[in-house]
Amino acid sequence: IVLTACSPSTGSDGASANGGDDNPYGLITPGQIRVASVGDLKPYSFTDAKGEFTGFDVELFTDVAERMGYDDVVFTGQDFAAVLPAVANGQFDVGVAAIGITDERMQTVDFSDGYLAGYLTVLTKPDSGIEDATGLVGKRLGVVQGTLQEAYAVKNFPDAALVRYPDNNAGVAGINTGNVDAHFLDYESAKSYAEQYGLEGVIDVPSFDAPAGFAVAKGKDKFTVALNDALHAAMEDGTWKELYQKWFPGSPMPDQYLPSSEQGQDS
Ligand SMILES: NC(=O)CC[C@H](NC[C@@]1(O)OC[C@@H](O)[C@@H](O)[C@@H]1O)C(=O)O
Repeated sequence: IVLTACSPSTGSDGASANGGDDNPYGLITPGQIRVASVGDLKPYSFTDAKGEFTGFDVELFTDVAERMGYDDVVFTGQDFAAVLPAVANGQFDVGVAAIGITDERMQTVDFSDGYLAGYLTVLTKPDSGIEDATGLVGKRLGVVQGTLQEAYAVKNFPDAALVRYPDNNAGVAGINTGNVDAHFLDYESAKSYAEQYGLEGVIDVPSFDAPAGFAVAKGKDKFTVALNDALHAAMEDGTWKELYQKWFPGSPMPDQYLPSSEQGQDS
């Protein structure tokens, strides 16, 4: 289907949304970038008290979009498992939600270059007795459907009873209400929920082989290339570093995303 949108800049004749000159990236609505995200992954991507989307991934993407000439960026929250299908079927132009790049996911969508590499963390109550993988035997472990945590737990925590939740709010509520003994999510979110609810992260699994990337529907190569150019510009001029230090203060900082002049030093 060729979507024909009439955008103000081209008057009534509009332009085909699959790459006409006023819509070079084939956006759903010329001049606007529609982003599929999640609302409960603080501090990567979440809605604040005013219901506005914010966080590291949100501010980095917004900066990247601005560098491409787009300041009309609309974020919509949904369950994580819905993000990649919605991007693949053209409901959104891009997915931004700490989405780890994997070969399996690349069957469904394309990705920008990676922009964040970190850990998956098991969050639990301080007195749960869970200290490592053996502590999960016979325990109920929450995971968000469709995440790397789900895939990792199926493979590596075979003796844990997995409880699949639509989102992290449900998983963390599960710990607090006793429905699960622990919940498995991204490191910085675990830290945020731990502070909020007096919980603690007890197992950190490195996920450096699946850095987060922006997810784009297959075949949108011009868009993906433009995203990468803007992303690398944001890394090279120190914007990435500034946002990392703002949203992940105190966390070890991978150096592959720093300005090239600062690479290779201990950071
Ligand atoms: N929105 C979510 O809940 C994402 C959960 C999970 N994130 C993993 C990840 O992309 O998080 C950011 C970085 O730490 C990456 O190294 C990691 O693979 C995933 O991609 O499945």
